[in-house]
Amino acid sequence: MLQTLLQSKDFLSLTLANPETISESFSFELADHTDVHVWDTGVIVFEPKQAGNKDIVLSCAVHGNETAPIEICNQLIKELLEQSTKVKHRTLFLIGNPPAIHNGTRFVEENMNRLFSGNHSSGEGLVNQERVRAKKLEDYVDRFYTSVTGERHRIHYDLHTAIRASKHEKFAIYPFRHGKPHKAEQIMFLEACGVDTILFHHEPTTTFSYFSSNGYGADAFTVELGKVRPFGENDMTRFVATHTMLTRLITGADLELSEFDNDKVNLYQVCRVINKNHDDFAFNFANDVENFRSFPKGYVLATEGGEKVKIEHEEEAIVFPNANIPVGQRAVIMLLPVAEPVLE
Ligand SMILES: O=C(O)CCC(=O)N[C@@H](CCC(=O)O)C(=O)O
Ligand SMILES: [Zn+2]
Repeated sequence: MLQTLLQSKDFLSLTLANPETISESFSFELADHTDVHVWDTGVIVFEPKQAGNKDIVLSCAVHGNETAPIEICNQLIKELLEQSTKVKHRTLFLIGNPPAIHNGTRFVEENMNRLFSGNHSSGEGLVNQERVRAKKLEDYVDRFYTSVTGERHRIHYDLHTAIRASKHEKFAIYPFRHGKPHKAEQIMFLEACGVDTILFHHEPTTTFSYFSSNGYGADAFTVELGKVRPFGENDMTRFVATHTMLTRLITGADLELSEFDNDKVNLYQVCRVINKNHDDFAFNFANDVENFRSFPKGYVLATEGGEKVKIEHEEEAIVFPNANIPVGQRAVIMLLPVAEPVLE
């Protein structure tokens, strides 16, 4: 029954028709070359019978209103189901938060990207659907990565769009590596996707990409593909390079990557994360200020609890400023440019 819904090759429709879960998982074959498994709502695995060495996770809709990544993933899935493309590498697609997609909101009860690495079960435990789903997504990633043995190259691109416009339209967050080197090849793959700006995180986080990076040694990134827009308002021509490179990746085509070139990318190091500690936290700049705007030393960036939060370095750039969050959560990430990166 569920499988017949996939005859239209529209996995997003199947997912949105069953936002909480599906009655049972199911599997089928694409000709004689690929096994397909639907493990849950929004969870589909393509497994080539002659698989290459990569295990690739592509996730979207960890934030429900970030529609462009959902459209990109659904298109990639459709092309695979129609057999106009064929995976060479095992590939898991995850549509993170279907109820929030229905709602047209970032989340229903709690920001899912603050719940990974077990944070879903901290405090009051699995009390809402985002917590339950975050735990299930962790379990699916674990099952996907650990069900094959041997020398595997694990990859996870968690696709998002940002609330604000950005000086660098497409950028990626490289989760904290605990001293392991950052990889030039990954940066150049992202550059070929049109993602020309990388932020090196300086500490562990509760994001999905950090979960795969830290727990499974995956080359994992949070990838921001532009500004958030509702369905029907995305200019899909802006994602052609991303779609092309992800297709090449999963189908095992030549990636045709250039050598690392510092002039082609903008690299930033996270120097600190400013959390909201009081209800009256307020930024001292307009709502339409873009991500990556920099401010000079001494500038009063924000105020809260009668205190001023000032810029500490000669120049610091901002990303993801958001005062409309619960006390205790991240209000903004502060960045310093990296002139000479140390890469592997
Ligand atoms: O635009 C914003 O303010 C937020 C965009 C967003 O959802 N960003 C991710 C970044 C995750 C990471 O740091 O790897 C998030 O806040 O969850
Ligand atoms: Zn997001």
